[in-house]
Amino acid sequence: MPASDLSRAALSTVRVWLVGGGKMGGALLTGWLDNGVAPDNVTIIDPAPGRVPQGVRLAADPAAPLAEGPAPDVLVLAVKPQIMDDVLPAYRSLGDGTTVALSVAAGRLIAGFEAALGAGTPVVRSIPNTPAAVHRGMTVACANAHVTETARATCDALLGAVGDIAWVDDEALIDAVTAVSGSGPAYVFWLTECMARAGVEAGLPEALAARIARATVSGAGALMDQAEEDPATLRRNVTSPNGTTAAALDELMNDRAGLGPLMTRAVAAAARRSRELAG
Ligand SMILES: NC(=O)C1=CN([C@@H]2O[C@H](COP(=O)(O)OP(=O)(O)OC[C@H]3O[C@@H](n4cnc5c(N)ncnc54)[C@H](OP(=O)(O)O)[C@@H]3O)[C@@H](O)[C@H]2O)C=CC1
Ligand SMILES: O=C(O)[C@@H]1CCC=N1
Repeated sequence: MPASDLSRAALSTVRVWLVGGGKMGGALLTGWLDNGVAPDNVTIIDPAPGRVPQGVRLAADPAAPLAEGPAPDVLVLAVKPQIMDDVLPAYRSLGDGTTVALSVAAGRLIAGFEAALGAGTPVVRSIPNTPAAVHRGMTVACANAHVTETARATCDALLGAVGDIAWVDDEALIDAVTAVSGSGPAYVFWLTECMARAGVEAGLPEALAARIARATVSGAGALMDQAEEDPATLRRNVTSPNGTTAAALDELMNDRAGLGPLMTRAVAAAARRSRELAG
């Protein structure tokens, strides 16, 4: 059976509670439903969620689902890190059992979920990104020792339903992951904005500059996705000796003031903020 069929089979019976149906939770939900999760096996718990797909149960708080049951296989925690400590105690009765707590929150440590839900709770800490909304997400996940192989496969199928997934054993890596792939889409959108603005400064009409910057970034992304060559080779393929690209790259690849050291500082700042959000 192909892996995608395996995932669909695994997902068709899984019961999921999604705590926080905002941008990230909503993107994940769309992917799940597209990949075989049954709407009537999903509960969104959110006082004011985004779109609620047909057939999905909605609750403003956990009281009704906890009273009505059944308990979920996976409790997805997709609220802001800053309110996690206020949100978790309500779910304590799901801890120390078979329900897996699957966090997508930046910064929040596995130990914090264990402290709030119970030391024996299976916990997966993950960081997806918003391209999940178009099934092109990149997620990295880390599991505690209570996550069984079956539970891990279920989480793998859920997170893999919206794109690529990698697992790490060392939770400390998740801060840097957050800084690269979790926040990374914003850097690329800002790059696009900067290219458009630079085009205007070089004399282009605003609409044309915005259009060609956006098409160039998305086209380069698609090429990088489909080509066998690595990014450095793709870059060299654009760069004629002593041509226009080389002139620009002299600025962008400057060891002290180029994009390299700037990106290093940006990623370090994001990783630092992730560690601060641990609470
Ligand atoms: N956005 C991104 O690119 C990424 C986000 N993440 C993580 O995903 C999590 C969610 O982020 P994001 O989706 O961007 O944020 P959003 O604000 O879009 O979503 C959070 C949702 O939770 C709701 N909410 C607030 N309080 C509660 C509560 N007590 N119970 C249930 N739901 C509640 C919010 O409602 P209201 O708006 O009314 O407050 C909102 O709908 C964060 O922890 C973030 O670190 C991880 C990777 C990438
Ligand atoms: O900005 C944030 O904190 C979240 C986590 C990664 C992307 N967005």
